[in-house]
Amino acid sequence: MNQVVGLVGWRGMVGSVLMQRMRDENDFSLFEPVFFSTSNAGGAAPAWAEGAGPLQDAYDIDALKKLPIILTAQGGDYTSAVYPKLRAAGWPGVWIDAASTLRMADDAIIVLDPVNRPVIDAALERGVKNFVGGNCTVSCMLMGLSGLFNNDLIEWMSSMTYQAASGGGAQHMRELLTQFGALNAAVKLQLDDPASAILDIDRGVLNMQQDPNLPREHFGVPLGGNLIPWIDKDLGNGMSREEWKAEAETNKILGRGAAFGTAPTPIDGLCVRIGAMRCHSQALTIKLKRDVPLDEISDMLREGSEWAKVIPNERDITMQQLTPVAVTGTLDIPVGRLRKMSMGPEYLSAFTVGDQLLWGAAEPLRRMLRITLGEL
Ligand SMILES: NC(=O)C1=CN([C@@H]2O[C@H](COP(=O)(O)OP(=O)(O)OC[C@H]3O[C@@H](n4cnc5c(N)ncnc54)[C@H](OP(=O)(O)O)[C@@H]3O)[C@@H](O)[C@H]2O)C=CC1
Ligand SMILES: N[C@@H](CC(=O)OP(=O)(O)O)C(=O)O
Repeated sequence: MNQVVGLVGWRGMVGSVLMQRMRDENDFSLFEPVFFSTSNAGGAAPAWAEGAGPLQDAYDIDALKKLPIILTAQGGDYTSAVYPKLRAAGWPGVWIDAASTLRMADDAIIVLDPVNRPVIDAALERGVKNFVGGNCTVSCMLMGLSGLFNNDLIEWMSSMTYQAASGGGAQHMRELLTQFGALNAAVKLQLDDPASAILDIDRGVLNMQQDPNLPREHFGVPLGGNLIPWIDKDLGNGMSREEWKAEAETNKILGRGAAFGTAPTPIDGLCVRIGAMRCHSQALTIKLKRDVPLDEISDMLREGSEWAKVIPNERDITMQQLTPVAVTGTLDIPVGRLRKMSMGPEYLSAFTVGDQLLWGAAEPLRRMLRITLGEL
């Protein structure tokens, strides 16, 4: 008989992408789902989930306690509210989570199995029960660059990110599009008139961006035609929390750093929100431990994971294939703009793009569920 798995957060943005991937991969044939809700207990399970009972209350510890595996994409507040109570009630099950709340806990593993399957397997062997998806930017970067990490080639790395609106959630994506629409409407007449002056159009756009009535409730400032060089909390030391995750999570995923008795790989940079929809991009400056020819670097990247795609460092193919528009909805992680920098042959530049709702959120959880079920 199939195991029973509790699903929480299945109708949110990350949850919806996860459900679609699980359906595409026929994962529901492997377990009996029980769907939970924080807002609609007793309501109907999703129409596509044939035979599933009514929605259970996601705050009902007794109901959750009956399940051997719970997978949640509900968010950090939910994890903080429910997880400690569940463990305090003696629940011995496996907790698979998209939220960052438990990521750095000693008894949690950050999961990205194409990159850290040995870390996951060793944890399962030790009886670890908490498996958490990594930060989207970190996971997408590692899926592209794992070949270089596997070959222990990276001395340090600086990552400058270009992060999509979806990282903030569905409402942020809607707000970005509303802003684009308002900006277009503000100058539509001039745009339609080929004789109009571009500086008038530019001024019209700026006036709308600076108009306090432009919707900005979610981002706090306009993102349409703008960028925001700060993501997540202010740590008070000049660093944003998103920037802090790069080194902390990468090293934990790879099983490196003080907790593992080894030196961490230094990774630092700036995280910037841009007006893309759901792909995060990153420009990387990598200090290699030794001078390795570019063709060998390309081979290592290709061998690193079946999803890493090396894009030749040429204009046309870069414009076609190394963009959020090209990557959205796919599991591909293209890595391009590979060249040695003027600082010396050990300095490598790279640019990578990943769908932050797939490898950045849903896919590592889906695969961890399969691993837990003994099916991957
Ligand atoms: N957004 C991202 O890029 C990433 C997010 N994460 C993590 O995943 C968590 C969930 O993120 P995300 O999916 O963006 O959050 P959403 O806001 O899209 O969904 C979260 C929950 O909101 C409830 N909800 C209320 N109204 C609606 C509605 N109209 N449509 C759908 N759901 C609704 C649902 O709970 P219910 O059914 O119980 O009412 C849903 O599960 C985040 O908090 C974060 O911890 C991790 C990596 C990346
Ligand atoms: N902070 C990410 C999205 C996210 O949810 O990250 P995390 O899972 O690390 O909180 C972004 O805004 O793009």
